[in-house]
Amino acid sequence: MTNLPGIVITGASGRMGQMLIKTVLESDKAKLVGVVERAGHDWVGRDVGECMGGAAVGVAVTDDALEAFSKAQAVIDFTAPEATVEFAALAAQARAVHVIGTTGMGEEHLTKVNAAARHATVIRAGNMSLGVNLLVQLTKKVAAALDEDFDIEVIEAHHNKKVDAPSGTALMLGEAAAEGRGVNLEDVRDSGRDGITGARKKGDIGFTAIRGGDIVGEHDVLFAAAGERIILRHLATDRAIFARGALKAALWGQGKAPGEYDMIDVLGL
Ligand SMILES: NC(=O)C1=CN([C@@H]2O[C@H](COP(=O)(O)OP(=O)(O)OC[C@H]3O[C@@H](n4cnc5c(N)ncnc54)[C@H](OP(=O)(O)O)[C@@H]3O)[C@@H](O)[C@H]2O)C=CC1
Ligand SMILES: O=C(O)C1=N[C@H](C(=O)O)C[C@H](O)C1
Repeated sequence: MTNLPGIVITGASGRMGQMLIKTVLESDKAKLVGVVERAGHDWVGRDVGECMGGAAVGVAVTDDALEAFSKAQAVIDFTAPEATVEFAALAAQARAVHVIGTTGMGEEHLTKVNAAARHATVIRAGNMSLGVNLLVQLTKKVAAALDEDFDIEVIEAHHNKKVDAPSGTALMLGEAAAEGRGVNLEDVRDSGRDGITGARKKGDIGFTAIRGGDIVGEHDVLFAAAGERIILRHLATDRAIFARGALKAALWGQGKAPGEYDMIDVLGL
């Protein structure tokens, strides 16, 4: 039991934070050695099991990330971009594998994560589920097989608390479609149409984001041509799929050379 890799979860009180804590506590392949919340949060100093409404699990919530990371083999981090860049530096300092699920990262954040990955093993993906990563590969294949007579649109739907759009998954799918087609996504990306937009530009990859209720995460990649349509779809109905993928990544990362990896590497797809 004591030789199992120790895991720290950041953003403990969040939707994913709580799902990750539950997943690690239930696992027989890893043990929970720390949970982090930001300073001033009312969970800090309390047992995380009790904070989540259950029995005590013997792990107190801390706001000292570096101290927690230094006792761990991996940090699983689904928080926000500003927090993730700080955690990336601290995880590298503590020599812990950093699994990043946070989305909405801009160039300024990615540069800092890349810097941390020069000294540490970082595994980052906008979606940690097996199904979506398979869909990424299928999207690349379908896009490579079709020409620009097929318009590509990525349509995503999420709960009404989500703060970033398009979703990290939609961007992964858009990148895959662009790669399959042999173009750069930023040259053909068309997000957030509104008003007199003019006709659709041939070769563009469009993005539409729906927000409502408690939708966990739904993604369609539409290939639409005259007379026919192909739709590749993934529906997430339980956040446990992301947590299981993240834990798999944390275990896979043990002993890997420093660098930045993704779930395609972890799953061998
Ligand atoms: N890659 C994947 O498979 C998936 C990725 N995600 C992504 O994970 C992230 C979290 O999602 P979700 O759990 O729904 O979000 P929540 O808002 O429920 O949780 C976010 C957590 O991060 C903490 N946090 C936010 N900002 C900071 C900060 N600056 N410093 C310290 N802690 C901070 C929050 O603390 P506080 O409450 O105090 O603000 C909270 O505990 C999002 O980016 C989402 O897109 C989600 C699902 C799957
Ligand atoms: O914020 C979420 O909830 C989710 N975020 C990820 C994304 O941005 O794609 C993954 C999943 O769809 C849920």
